[in-house]
Amino acid sequence: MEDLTLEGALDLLLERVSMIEETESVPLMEAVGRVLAGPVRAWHDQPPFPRSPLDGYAVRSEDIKDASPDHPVCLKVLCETDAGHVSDVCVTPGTAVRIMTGAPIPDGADCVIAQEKTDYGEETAQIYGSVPAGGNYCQQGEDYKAGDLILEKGTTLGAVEAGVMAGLGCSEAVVYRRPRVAVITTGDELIMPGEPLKGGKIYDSNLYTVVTRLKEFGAEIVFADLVNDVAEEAAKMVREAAEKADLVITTGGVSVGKKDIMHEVIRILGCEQLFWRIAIKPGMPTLSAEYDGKLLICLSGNPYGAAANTELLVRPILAKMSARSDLEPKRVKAVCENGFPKKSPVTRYVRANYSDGHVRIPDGSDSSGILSTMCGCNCLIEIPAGTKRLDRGDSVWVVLL
Ligand SMILES: Nc1nc2c(c(=O)[nH]1)N[C@H]1C(S)=C(S)[C@@H](COP(=O)(O)OP(=O)(O)OC[C@H]3O[C@@H](n4cnc5c(N)ncnc54)[C@H](O)[C@@H]3O)O[C@H]1N2
Ligand code: MOO
Repeated sequence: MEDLTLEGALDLLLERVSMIEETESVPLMEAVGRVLAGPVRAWHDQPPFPRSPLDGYAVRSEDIKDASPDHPVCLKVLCETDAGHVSDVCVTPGTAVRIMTGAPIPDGADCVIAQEKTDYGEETAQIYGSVPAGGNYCQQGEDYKAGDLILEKGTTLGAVEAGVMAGLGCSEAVVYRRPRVAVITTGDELIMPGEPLKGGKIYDSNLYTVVTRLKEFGAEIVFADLVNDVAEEAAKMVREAAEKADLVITTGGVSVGKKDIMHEVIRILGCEQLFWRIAIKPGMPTLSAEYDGKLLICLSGNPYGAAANTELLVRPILAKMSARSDLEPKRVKAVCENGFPKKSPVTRYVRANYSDGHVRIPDGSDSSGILSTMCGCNCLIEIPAGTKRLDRGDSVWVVLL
C-alpha cells in the first residue's frame, strides 16, 4: 500500500462519495458560495420600463434636430419625472419632460438630452444640441427579457450572481444542501486555545486550520472537538460525529507509535479500511476508512501535514459532494525563483508563493510539524518522487490553494 499515489488515494475516496442532491431555500444574503439547484429565469424585463441614463429632458429627436448653441430650440416643459415615479404625460411636438437618471421615459419622447446641453429651464427649456432617435434611451429589457435564462443550474453563486438575482426580485435562492463535515483532533498533548499552557501540552491548531478551511470550501461543520489518545473515547466520538455528518475528518494518531490510536479506532468501529499510507509528504501515514456509509479520513497530526492534506485530499471530495467545479484543485506550471535542497523519495508538496508564472519557497522550515511558514503561502509545489533537488529556474507544477 505504500506505493499508493495521491491520485490512487483520491480515486478510492471519490468513488465512495456522490453529489448531495437534497436542496433547500436560503436567504439570498447568505447564498454566496452555494450551488443553484435549478435554473433561474427572468419573469420580467430588465429594466422593466424604458429609462433615462442621465439627468436632462425627454424630448422628440425631431424637435431638436437643428438645435445648436447659436440656434437653440425652445420647448415647453410639461412636468418633471424622477426615478421611482411614473408620469402619465405624453411628449408632443414642441414639448419636453424634465427627467432624472433612472426615471421612466414618458410616451412620445424618443430620446433624452443631457441637461448640460440646455439652459436648465423649468417652464420652458432652451435646447442647445441634437440627439438622434433612441439616443440616451435605455430600452425596456435591454439587460434581459422575461423568459431569458439568467443563471444555469449548477452555478456557484458569487456576489455578482446574488446581485443579478436580487435585480430579478429574488430574496431567496434554491440551492443544494452543503456537505456536513465533522472534525476531530486527537492527542493527549492538546489543549484548546484560551486555556493556560501546561507542561508537555500544546494548543490545538489543527482544529482551527481544518475547520476554518472547510468552512471556506462551503462545508457545514456539524461537529468539532478534540479527544485524548484513548481509542475507545475516540471511537465513541467518531460514532457520534458520523451520526450528524456526511464526512468525518480526524487529525493525529495515524503513524506507528504506541499512541497512534486511529488504527484501533477503526477496529473498534468495525470499519472497512480503504488505505493506510500514501506515497506523499506530508501526509505519508494518512489513513482512511468507511464507517456507516461515510468516509472517515484520518490526516496526519503534523500541522502542516493536516493543512496540506486538507487541500490535496479533502477539497476534491467536497468539490464532488457539493458539485462545485470551482473547488477542484487548480494546477499551473511555474518557474522556481529559489531552490529546495532536499531529496524527495516520494511526491513532496512544499508550501510556496505563486505569482505570475513564478513560485518562491518561503524562508524558514518546511517541516511537517511547522505551520507558521505557511502563512501567506498560496500554493503547494509538487515535487515528483525521485527528484534529487530543485534549483532556481526549474519548471514545476504547483497546486493553487
Ligand atoms: N517511527 C516512526 N515515526 C514516525 C513515522 C514513521 O514512519 N515512523 N512517521 C512520521 C510522519 S511522516 C508523520 S506525518 C507523523 C504522523 O504522526 P501522527 O499523524 O500519528 O500524528 P501525531 O503523532 O498525533 O502528531 C504529530 C505531531 O503533530 C502534533 N499535533 C498533533 N495534533 C495536533 C493538533 N491538533 N494541533 C497541533 N499540533 C498537533 C503532535 O503534537 C506531534 O508533534 O509521524 C511521524 N513519526
Ligand atoms: O508524512 Mo509526514 O506528514 O511527512 O511528516
